[in-house]
Amino acid sequence: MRYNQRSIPSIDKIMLQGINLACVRGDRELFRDVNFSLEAGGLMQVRGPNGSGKTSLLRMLCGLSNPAAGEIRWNGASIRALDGEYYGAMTYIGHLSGTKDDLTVIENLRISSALAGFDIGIDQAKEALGYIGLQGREGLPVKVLSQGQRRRVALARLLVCKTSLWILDEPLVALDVAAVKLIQELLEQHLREGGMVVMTTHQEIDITAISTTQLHLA
Ligand SMILES: Nc1ncnc2c1ncn2[C@@H]1O[C@H](COP(=O)(O)OP(=O)(O)OP(=O)(O)O)[C@@H](O)[C@H]1O
Repeated sequence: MRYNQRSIPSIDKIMLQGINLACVRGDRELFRDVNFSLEAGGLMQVRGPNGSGKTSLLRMLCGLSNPAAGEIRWNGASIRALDGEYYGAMTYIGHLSGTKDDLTVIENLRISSALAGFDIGIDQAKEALGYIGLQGREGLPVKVLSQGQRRRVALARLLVCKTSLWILDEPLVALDVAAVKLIQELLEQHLREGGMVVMTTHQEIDITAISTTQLHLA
């Protein structure tokens, strides 16, 4: 099944680069000299054991924390210098889904999308929620949903936010087989259209992309 609402901007030349990145947490150096580049249509899977720094790296890529050394560049410029231009092109979904328990499913999607700069109407929100398997649940507070359904609410944002770079921390956790397949198809569609994906996962998943990079943290 193909989702048609989105059309991402032309992003022929966009590239994300990590240059000599290092990460220190507390008194421990988690990694150093991490280098990568990701072009349009590229997928980077960040792998490594628990505690190796995958979430820390993703948070750096989102600008939520600074590398202890090195630089993150978007189209050749430091993300620190770009500010809005970079953040407007990126969607981050952390491993804690970031949903608000007391808000309904549809309120969560509309508010999180609006905060990301994409105002969506009720019909568009309902269509996205239906696509992701939450039809009939739109008016429920998120606190009554199962873990997998909460995850789906967070992931629905990918359907309505027209950004080129998706940064996803364990997007498949708690999802059932059907939902994993749906997300796999969504990621492949995004990559086919020239989008980029950086993701962590402990699960084996085969995603077709123009280029795939495996970044292993020890
Ligand atoms: N603010 C902090 N202060 C001290 N240590 C921290 C801080 N944030 C993270 N850490 C530590 O850094 C290490 C890496 O954490 P991180 O969440 O990046 O790992 P991960 O590879 O994503 O792990 P997992 O596979 O379990 O999700 C962990 O040992 C964690 O406890």
